[in-house]
Amino acid sequence: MRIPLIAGNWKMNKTASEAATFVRELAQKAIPSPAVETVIAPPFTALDSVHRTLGLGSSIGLAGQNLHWEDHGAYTGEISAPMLKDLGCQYVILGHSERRAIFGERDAVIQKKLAAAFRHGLKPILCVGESLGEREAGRTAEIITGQLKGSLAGFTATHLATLTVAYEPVWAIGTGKAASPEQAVPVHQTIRQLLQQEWSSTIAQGTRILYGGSVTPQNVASFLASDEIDGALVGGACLQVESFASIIALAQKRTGH
Ligand SMILES: O=C[C@H](O)COP(=O)(O)O
Repeated sequence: MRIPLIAGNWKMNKTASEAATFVRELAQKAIPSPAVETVIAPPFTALDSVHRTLGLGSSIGLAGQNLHWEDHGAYTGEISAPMLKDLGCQYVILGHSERRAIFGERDAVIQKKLAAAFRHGLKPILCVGESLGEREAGRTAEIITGQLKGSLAGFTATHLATLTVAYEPVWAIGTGKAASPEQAVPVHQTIRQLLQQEWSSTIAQGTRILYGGSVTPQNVASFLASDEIDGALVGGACLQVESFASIIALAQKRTGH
C-alpha cells in the first residue's frame, strides 16, 4: 500500500519571512491526514524559518530542492545532506529538469547526490522526464529508462526502499499544459516495470511514482484516479495557500479521508 504524496516545490520563490507567513496559513487550511503525506520544498534560505514555524511533529514534511554529494568542504555556494537534515528536512528533490537543463546536471552527478541522500537518511524524490522533441520522436520510454538506470546505478533494494520517483515531462513544467493521465500512466508503468526488472517486485510495488507538470486543483483528481499515480510534485500551484491546500484536500478525498 503506497501512501500518496503531495509535494510542493517552491523553486526560487519566497523569502524566509514570506515563507513563515505562508506555512502558518497552510498549517491552518490543510487538515492533516495519515492517508496523504504532504511535503514542501522551500528554498534553502527559508528552511530554518519554515522548520521553526511548523514546529516539531508537524504533519507537513520538509524537503531540500538539491544537495551537494560531499558532506562538507570547499564547494562554494553548495549545501550538503547533513545541513539539510539539521534544518529538519526528511526529503530532497534530485535531478529536477531545471537542474538538468539549466545547471547541466547529468545522471552520473545525480547518482552521487542520491548516494549522499541515502547515506544520511534523506529520502530522495528523483525527477525524470522527456523533452517535447524526445516525446515527438517516440523516445519517451528510452529517455526515462536511461535517466533511471544512469542515476540509480549501483544502488541496492535496501537503498531504494526510501526512493520516490517523480515523472515530470519537461514540456508540461510551468507551461499550463499538463500531460493527460493517458500520456502519464504508460510512463509510470514503464518506471515500475524497470524497478521490477532491475531490483525487485517489492521495490516496484513499494515505490511511489508522482506526476509533475502543471498540476492544479482542477486536474489533480484526474491524475490521482489512476492507481499508477501515487501523488503529485507541484510547482506553480503550490505557491498560493488556497490552491496547494485544495490539491491536498482533493488527494485526501481520493483516498476517502
Ligand atoms: O517540481 C515541480 C515541477 O517542476 C512542476 O512545476 P509546475 O507545477 O509549475 O509545472
